Amino acid sequence: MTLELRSCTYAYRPWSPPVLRDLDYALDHGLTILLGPNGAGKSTLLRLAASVTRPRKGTVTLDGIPSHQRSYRAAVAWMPQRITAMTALTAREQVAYTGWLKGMNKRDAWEAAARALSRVDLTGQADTRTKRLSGGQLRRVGVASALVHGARVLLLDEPTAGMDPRQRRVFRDLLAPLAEEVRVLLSTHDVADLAEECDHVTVLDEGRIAYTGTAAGFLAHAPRDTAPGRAAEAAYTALSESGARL
Ligand SMILES: Nc1ncnc2c1ncn2[C@@H]1O[C@H](COP(=O)(O)OP(=O)(O)OP(=O)(O)O)[C@@H](O)[C@H]1O
Repeated sequence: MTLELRSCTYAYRPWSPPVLRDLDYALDHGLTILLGPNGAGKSTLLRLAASVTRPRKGTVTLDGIPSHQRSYRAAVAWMPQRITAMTALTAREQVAYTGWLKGMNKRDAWEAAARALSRVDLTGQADTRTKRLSGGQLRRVGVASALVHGARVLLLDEPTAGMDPRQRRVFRDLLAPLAEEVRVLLSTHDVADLAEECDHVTVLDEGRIAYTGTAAGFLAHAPRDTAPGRAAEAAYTALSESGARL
């Protein structure tokens, strides 16, 4: 399976400079983390891959299927930065409702919601109203909603932002088994948290790819004298400072 952006250029306004320029990108298997400074274009790349918006130039495809087609949208799930708790709905109802909106019948959506909540370790909160969940639990409801209709690619926009270290740990522990089943592309500023646990790393800088490859290849950019446990941050800093381009 290949999710690919080819020669993609995107600007928010016809007259404004492009946020992404001539971007070529293919999402690898497993868990890929997407790094880059504020404004680098991470959310924009995810929105193009999620088919929330379309490139001004270039193409976005999954196994050759263009991103505007229904079968593309069915296979690719996106979780935006903000998840809204639907007032009065329980976690299972909120996830099932998303499945229903995506075209499932009510009974299938209800069953799929239970499975999706179990994948994010929220079975115990299935009957809790989402407005009563913690921020971290609500993000997991967001992931369950993204997965409820059987997507093969999961795009997560800063899912760990604002979580405390314990919640981030819980969230990270969910990702490895998920990434064995679906391809996951996750944007984050928590470089140290994830870079040593993911399969691949992509670094965006001013709308261009500064690095994309294995996590080991990324960590190799850290200077030799880097203290243990600091390799990810050091590699990121080294790449940012050198302005390295592939
Ligand atoms: N809706 C919008 N209208 C106009 N410009 C936008 C819009 N959304 C983003 N931008 C601009 O596009 C550029 C890239 O933004 P984007 O949100 O993709 O970056 P990012 O890497 O996700 O940043 P952050 O880490 O801060 O979330 C920024 O200069 C931003 O100001």
